[in-house]
Amino acid sequence: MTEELAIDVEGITKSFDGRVVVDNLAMQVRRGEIYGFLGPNGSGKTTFLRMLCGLLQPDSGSGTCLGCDVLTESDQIKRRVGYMTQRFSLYEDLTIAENLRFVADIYQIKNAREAVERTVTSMGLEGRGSQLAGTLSGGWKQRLALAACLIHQPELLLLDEPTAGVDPKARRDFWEEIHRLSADGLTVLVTTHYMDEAERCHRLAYIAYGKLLAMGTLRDVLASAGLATWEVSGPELGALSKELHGREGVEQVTAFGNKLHVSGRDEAALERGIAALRASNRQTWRRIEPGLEDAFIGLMQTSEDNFR
Ligand SMILES: Nc1ncnc2c1ncn2[C@@H]1O[C@H](COP(=O)(O)OP(=O)(O)OP(=O)(O)O)[C@@H](O)[C@H]1O
Repeated sequence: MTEELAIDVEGITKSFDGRVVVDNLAMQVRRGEIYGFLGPNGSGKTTFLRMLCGLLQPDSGSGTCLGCDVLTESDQIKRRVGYMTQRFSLYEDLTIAENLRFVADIYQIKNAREAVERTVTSMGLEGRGSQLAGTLSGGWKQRLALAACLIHQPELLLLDEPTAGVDPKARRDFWEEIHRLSADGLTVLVTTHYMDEAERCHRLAYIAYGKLLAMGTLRDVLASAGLATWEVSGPELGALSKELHGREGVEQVTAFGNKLHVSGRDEAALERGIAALRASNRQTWRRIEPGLEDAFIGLMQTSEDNFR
């Protein structure tokens, strides 16, 4: 069974300066899977990734990454994992080929020159190997960073917000590439704040304050938020939004284009809270399935209640 799991850890805990940042986290990621790791800023995602790939030692917990012990076999793990950090970590004043060669040499890749040429070609950058990395657009920088992570042919990719600040077309291309790699058997654990990217993952985990709040398929995560959601369309939505705040059962009021989403965890209380407004017939109200963003905000509110 463990054979099929690229990541299998439990009880992973880390504190900085007496503050728990990752709290008793368990995660199982199957080989070949694209696993989305979500949570608000500062919730502990990067810290967790760094512990998985052996850059940081957990205070407690146990488990394996690619079958190697996360506490004692970090050197082996590092060789078999590609880690793309949040910030562009290549040298802007080196060329594309020089950057790749540098990474290839760090991993002591045999036939480094060939590996660099193969990578440049696979990125669709033939003939541009001598271009300075600093002159690439944001999207191309991301692709180069990804290519550098892949040069030693890792079995697991850890991607930390790989598409932050990248335009929609480049994001889409990037995700197509991730899916191609996963289809070839690579396992991918990726953090993101983009809901459309979360929806492209096979499974998801959502954390806040270092604690796991939900995990599973998109459907599982939506269900675990336990939200009832209404969509409202029509005139005067701004005024309606103000009226809704503070009403019984109303926990979220969010504008989506020219519609409002009104959500709460207590379905009956929510219905009581909105009854008079619905009866006024000023707008059209429709019960809908909550979206992932509704669900995450709901989960976040639950955790705020619990941690307050
Ligand atoms: N080396 C460190 N020393 C002290 N505190 C740290 C250290 N690394 C991270 N932290 C703190 O741990 C908390 C979790 O940070 P982390 O970067 O893991 O969160 P994150 O979920 O990746 O956030 P983001 O989505 O903003 O990238 C933050 O409060 C951060 O300031």
